[in-house]
Amino acid sequence: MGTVGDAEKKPTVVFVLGGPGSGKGTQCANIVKHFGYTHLSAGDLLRAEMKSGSENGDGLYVLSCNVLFGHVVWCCVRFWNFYSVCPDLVREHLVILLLVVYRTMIQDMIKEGKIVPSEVTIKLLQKAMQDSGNDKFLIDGFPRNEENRAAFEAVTKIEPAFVLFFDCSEEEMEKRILSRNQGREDDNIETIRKRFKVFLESSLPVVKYYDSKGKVQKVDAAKSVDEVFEVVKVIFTPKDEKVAV
Ligand SMILES: Nc1ncnc2c1ncn2[C@@H]1O[C@H](COP(=O)(O)OP(=O)(O)O)[C@@H](O)[C@H]1O
Ligand SMILES: Nc1ccn([C@@H]2O[C@H](COP(=O)(O)OP(=O)(O)O)[C@@H](O)[C@H]2O)c(=O)n1
Ligand SMILES: [Mg+2]
Repeated sequence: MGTVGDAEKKPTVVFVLGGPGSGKGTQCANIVKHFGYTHLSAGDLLRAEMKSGSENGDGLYVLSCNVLFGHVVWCCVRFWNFYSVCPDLVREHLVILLLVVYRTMIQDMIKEGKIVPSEVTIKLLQKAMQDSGNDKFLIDGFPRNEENRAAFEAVTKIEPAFVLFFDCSEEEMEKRILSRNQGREDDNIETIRKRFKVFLESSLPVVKYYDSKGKVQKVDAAKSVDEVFEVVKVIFTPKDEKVAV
């Protein structure tokens, strides 16, 4: 594939949206098996980043534009006195401190059901797209707000082919999340309520935006996994391969 954000050959991107627990990840796994897409879950990428930290330190610059900046400056000033004595040690400690702060920021935001700044998520998505070697992507759980949407478009210049939207009641989503059993820190009733609120207030407007452009494929996600996939399959099957009924 061309470099992400390249003008030459744009990859095919399908945004997979829906409330927490609507079945995005489950259906993406099925789509991958049948249609050769690479599945990129924004939430999974953030959780991996939170656990491992940034290998190349790319995420560090993000700190300068968020509320943690003050904390970093404070730490720099404290270290300054030692710098003249032992500059390498101080520099190493600062890098470790910044990585810890960066990881903690992601962890705290996920625990609170908040949306992580776009710079972080988009960098992770771009890297995963480049590393995949594929040119067809299911981007699951992104964009989750207007900031995500506008920043992705501005940075990558990629417009989604369409948006797959899983429509499901809160009651059903809550039931599913509470029995998901993946040990996620945000799968508890308190955070679930916050995530539902964020979904209604910030994510649904993104779905509406794409709907106004005629790009949304809405699926009733309250049915069984197999029934939902039957509908999804039709959406992904190229028009010329669909059998006329
Ligand atoms: N159609 C469905 N009916 C019942 N349970 C489902 C269905 N789709 C997914 N699940 C289950 O619900 C939970 C949430 O699904 P998941 O794919 O992780 O949703 P999301 O990624 O949208 O949060 C998982 O435990 C999954 O096995
Ligand atoms: N675009 C995104 C996607 C997820 N996230 C964070 O990651 C959390 C989990 O996202 P997820 O997509 O794995 O959750 P589900 O909808 O799959 O349950 C969200 O509640 C946000 O805190 C984010 O900040 N920005
Ligand atoms: Mg998911």
